[in-house]
Amino acid sequence: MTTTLSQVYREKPIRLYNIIPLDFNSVRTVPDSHVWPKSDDFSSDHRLTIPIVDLEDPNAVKLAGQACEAWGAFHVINHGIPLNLLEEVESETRRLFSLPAETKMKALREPDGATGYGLPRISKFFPKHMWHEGFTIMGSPADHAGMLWPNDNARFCYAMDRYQKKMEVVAEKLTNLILESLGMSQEDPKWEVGSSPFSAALQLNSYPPCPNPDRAMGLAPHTDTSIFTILHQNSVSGLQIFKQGAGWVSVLPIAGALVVNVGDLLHILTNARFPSALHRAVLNQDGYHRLSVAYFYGLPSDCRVSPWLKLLNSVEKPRYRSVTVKEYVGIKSNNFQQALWLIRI
Ligand SMILES: C=C1C[C@]23C[C@H]1CC[C@H]2[C@@]12CCC[C@@](C)(C(=O)O1)[C@H]2[C@@H]3C(=O)O
Ligand SMILES: O=C(O)CCC(=O)C(=O)O
Ligand SMILES: [Fe+2]
Repeated sequence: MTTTLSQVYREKPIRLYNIIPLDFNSVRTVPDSHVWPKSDDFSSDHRLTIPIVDLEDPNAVKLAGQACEAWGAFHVINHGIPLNLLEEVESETRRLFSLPAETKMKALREPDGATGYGLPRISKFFPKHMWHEGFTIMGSPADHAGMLWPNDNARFCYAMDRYQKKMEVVAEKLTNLILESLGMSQEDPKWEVGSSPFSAALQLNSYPPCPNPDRAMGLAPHTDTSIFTILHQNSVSGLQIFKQGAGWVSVLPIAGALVVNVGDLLHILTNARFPSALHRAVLNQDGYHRLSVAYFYGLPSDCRVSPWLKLLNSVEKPRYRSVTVKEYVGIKSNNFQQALWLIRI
């Protein structure tokens, strides 16, 4: 029997305390539970930016490959997602997070659940809470949307469904682009899975205006457990990517563009040629409400990943052992950022 990704996450329960977000509308100061140690690295070097890849540019293959290797991230333009769909998903996301706290609590993620409203899963690894609330969708959002809006969830569900379908198309395009940049063909990866080769999740993120943005954390540094992630951010900045040798670099929103970042699975498959992008979200000084929508493009839980042999030359040895996605998610759920290190050879 095959297990779904949401079942895999279900097997890793989280304590309620690490799921319930603060009622951000009711606070005027940052409570101690949300105060992070003073940090001087919240600012970043503004001369550096991640590359922009235009999918209609004949050079896109080469540029995407270079961006993945140097940054593990890039902006993508001419991706084929209509601007009005991005706007609609953003406004439905805003409508969700604008609901009263007690309504959102009706769709709270179960301690052993993967989907619904709550703090990010990684909260349990940090002593302080993040200035963040999220809503996770795997497949249909209908169950949890029905708890939020018993009579009025069609618009939300329709937007999220349509967005996921369109995102899958972009994700397939990007996969082919990336494979080509590595000198591989679409048939090369042997995913060792049955019917559906990919699996995806959608995460709606909200970073409410913060009274003391220097002492709070939007989303703590992490890498994604995906092949890659495709992110839409509203016009408010906050995303930063860590670049080896340069430090934290802001990824300022470009209207209509999407941000693509390499996740752990592609890092393993490329034998570390592509870095899994370490990223975080910081809070803005201007009292703006930041929203983002992340599409995690991953593999089904029974799928095995190990470095693609075709990429290895005679002297290069695989750096990671073979793991199933299920096994890797388990290791990451217990060990967070040590996970890659724990599967190295
Ligand atoms: C398919 C995914 C990817 C998840 C877990 C599951 C659903 C929610 C995703 C996030 C979203 C917020 C950051 C993150 C780090 C988190 O805590 O939850 C992500 C995590 C991962 O990339 O590992
Ligand atoms: O909000 C952002 O810019 C980042 C979101 C993110 O990293 C995630 O959902 O995994
Ligand atoms: Fe992320």
